[in-house]
Amino acid sequence: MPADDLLSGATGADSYDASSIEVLEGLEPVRKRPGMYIGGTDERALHHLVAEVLDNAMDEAVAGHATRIEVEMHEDFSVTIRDNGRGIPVDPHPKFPGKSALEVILCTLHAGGKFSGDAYQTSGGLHGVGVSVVNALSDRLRVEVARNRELFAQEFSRGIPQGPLQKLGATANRRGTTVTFHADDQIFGHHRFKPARMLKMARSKAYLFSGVEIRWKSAIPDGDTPMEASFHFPGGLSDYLTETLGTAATYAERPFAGKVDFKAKFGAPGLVEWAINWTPSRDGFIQSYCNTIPTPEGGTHEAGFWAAILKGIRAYGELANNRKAAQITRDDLLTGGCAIVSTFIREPEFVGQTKDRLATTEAARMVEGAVRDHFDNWLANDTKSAGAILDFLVLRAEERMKRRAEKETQRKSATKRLRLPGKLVDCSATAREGTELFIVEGDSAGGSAKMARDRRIQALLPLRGKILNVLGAASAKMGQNAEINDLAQALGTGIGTRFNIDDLRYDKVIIMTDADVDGAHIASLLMTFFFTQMRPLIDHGHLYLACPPLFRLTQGAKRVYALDEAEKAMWLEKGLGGKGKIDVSRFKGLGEMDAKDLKETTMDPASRKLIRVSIDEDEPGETADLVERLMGKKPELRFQYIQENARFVEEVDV
Ligand SMILES: Nc1ncnc2c1ncn2[C@@H]1O[C@H](COP(=O)(O)OP(=O)(O)OP(=O)(O)O)[C@@H](O)[C@H]1O
Repeated sequence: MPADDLLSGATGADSYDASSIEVLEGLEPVRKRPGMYIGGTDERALHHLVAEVLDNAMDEAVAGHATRIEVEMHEDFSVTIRDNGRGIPVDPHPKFPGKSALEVILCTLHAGGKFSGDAYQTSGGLHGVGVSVVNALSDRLRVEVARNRELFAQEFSRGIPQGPLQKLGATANRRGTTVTFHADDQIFGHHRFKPARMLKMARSKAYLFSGVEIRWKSAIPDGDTPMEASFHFPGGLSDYLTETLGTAATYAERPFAGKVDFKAKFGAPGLVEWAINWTPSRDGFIQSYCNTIPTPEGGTHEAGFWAAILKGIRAYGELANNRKAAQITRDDLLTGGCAIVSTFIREPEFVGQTKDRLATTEAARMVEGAVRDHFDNWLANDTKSAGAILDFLVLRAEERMKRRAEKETQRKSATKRLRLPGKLVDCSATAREGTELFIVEGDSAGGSAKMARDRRIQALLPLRGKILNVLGAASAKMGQNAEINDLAQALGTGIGTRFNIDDLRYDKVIIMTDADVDGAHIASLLMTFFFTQMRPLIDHGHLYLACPPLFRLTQGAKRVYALDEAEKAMWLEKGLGGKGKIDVSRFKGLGEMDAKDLKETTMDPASRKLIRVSIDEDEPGETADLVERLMGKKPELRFQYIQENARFVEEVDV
C-alpha cells in the first residue's frame, strides 16, 4: 500500500478520534472482556464463578469466623453458597455516600477487605474483584447478610442493583453471608454447572481446612454424585491422600504427612500442610493449593516441596550407602509419587486473577525448610517405608537412564542409515561424544586437512566456493543450494523449523577457513546460516571457529607460528631463542600449509586454539561483531567469541 494511503487510512481512520476511546465504568469491563477475569467463557470459567464465592466463604472459615459452609445447586442451575461467618459489612461506606459496603463490594472492582489490615491474615482473596465479577456475569444475584441479629438483602442483575439494600428484620440464630446466583446465558451460552465437578470442589476445600464442615445439596442428579452430603475431615490432607489412593498398594504404610506453622519456624504468618506416598499402581501427581486456592500450574510452593523431598531422599541414600540415590531426579519422584501440598501465606502473589500458579518466592524457601526437617526425621524413624521408597526411586532412575541409552542407540543406528554427502570425510567413531566436523574451504585445504586430522574423531566437509548468502535467500532457494544441502545432511539435523539438535552427529562443528578476507567472508556467511537456520547449534555451544596462523617464523631449528601481524612483530622483537636470522613466511591459505603445520597450529586439540561462537544479545561493545566488520553491513545480531585453549594470542583477528 502506498504511504499516502497508509496515512489517509483506508480503513475508517476518519472516524477514529477521541470519541473512539471508551472508558469502561463500573463492571462493564468484566462483561466486555470476561476472559481477563475468569480465563474465558467456557465450562471451566463458569465453574470459576462458584470458586470465587466459595473462596470467600473459605477465607471466612480460615480466618476463624465460620465453621460451616453450604453449597446448594438448584433446579434452575442457580447456586447458593452460605457461610456462618461475620457477614459482608452492610454499613454505609465512608467513601461512597449513600451506598452500603455491600453494594460497593458487589458493584466495584477492587473493593475488598483483604488488601491489608487485620480482617484476614492468609486469604485466598486478594484483588477485591471476585464476587463483583460473579455479579457482573450473573443475570440474577441475591445476597443475604445476617449480622448483629438482623437480616439484610439486596438483588442485582448483570452487575446493576435492582433496588436498595433491604432490612428484612430480626433474625435470632442466623449469621453470615448467603449468595445465590444464576450465570448469565449471554456470557456462558449453553454451559451449565456440573454437580459432580462442584461436589469435588466442595470436598477438596473441606480437606484443606480441618476446621470447617461443608454441606452439599443438589436438586440435579448427575450419575452417582450424591444429592446430599457433608464433608468434614479432621485428619486433613493425610486422609485426603489415603482416600484418593483408595485400594492402591503404597510403599509407605502411612503417608509422609505433616503441618508446620511458619510463625514458630520463620517468624512469619502462615503454614504448610502436606501428604505424600508412592505407589506402583498409578502415575504420580501433585495437587497444590495456596490459601485453599488450587494451583494446577504449581509454582514456588511446589518447587520448595519437591526440593525438600529430593534432597531428603538423596541424603538418606547416601547415609544408607546407596550411591545410586544421587541419580534420582525430580521426574523420578513424580513417577508413582502422589502428593498434596497446601500452604497458607500472607499476601500471596499469583499469576493472573484465576490464580493458577503461585509466584511468591519466599514460599519456596519456607516450604522447603519446613518439609525437609520433617522428612529427614520421618525417613530415619520409619526405616521400613524409607527403604522401600528409596529402592523404588533408584529403580525408577535406572529405568529412565536405560531408556535414554536405548534412545541414543536408536539415534546412532538411524545415523547409519542416513544418506551422507559424497564429499564428507567422516570420522570412525560411532558415538557423537568427542567428535568434530571441520567445515573447510576448498579442495586443496581439504587435502592437507585430511592428512592432518585424527581420523578417529575428526571429520571434514570441504565446501566449494562461497555459500549462498542465506540472510537474503528465500528458503526454497536455500533448499536448492547444494553446499547447504550437504552441510545439513552431514550434520544430520535438518534445517529451519525441522532442525532437531538431538540428531546432531558431531559434538563440535568447526569452521576452518583461510586467514584472509575471503576466508573471513565465508566464515561469516556460515555463521549467519547457522544463526538463522540452526540457531540451537549456537545456543548449545556446538559452533566453533578454527584459528589458523598467518605466519610461520623460523630461526635455525626453532619454529613458531603467529596468528597475525601483531604477534609476528612480537616474535621478531623478542626472538625465538635460536641462532641467526629469523625467516618469516606468510601462509596464503590453508592449502599452502603442510599437514604437519596445519595439525599443530589449527587442528590438534592439544595445541590448537578454537573460538566458541555464542550470541550476546544484550551487551553491546567491542567483542564485536565479526559479521558486521566482515560483511560491511550492520546485521541485527551480534556474535561473541569465547576463546578456548588460547595459546598464541589473547586477541582474535580472523
Ligand atoms: N462470605 C463473605 N464473608 C465476609 N466477607 C466477605 C464475604 N465475601 C466477600 N466478602 C468481603 O468482600 C470483599 C470483596 O470480595 P471479592 O470476592 O470481590 O474479592 P476478594 O476476595 O477480596 O479478592 P479476590 O478478587 O482475589 O477474590 C472481601 O475482601 C471481603 O471483605
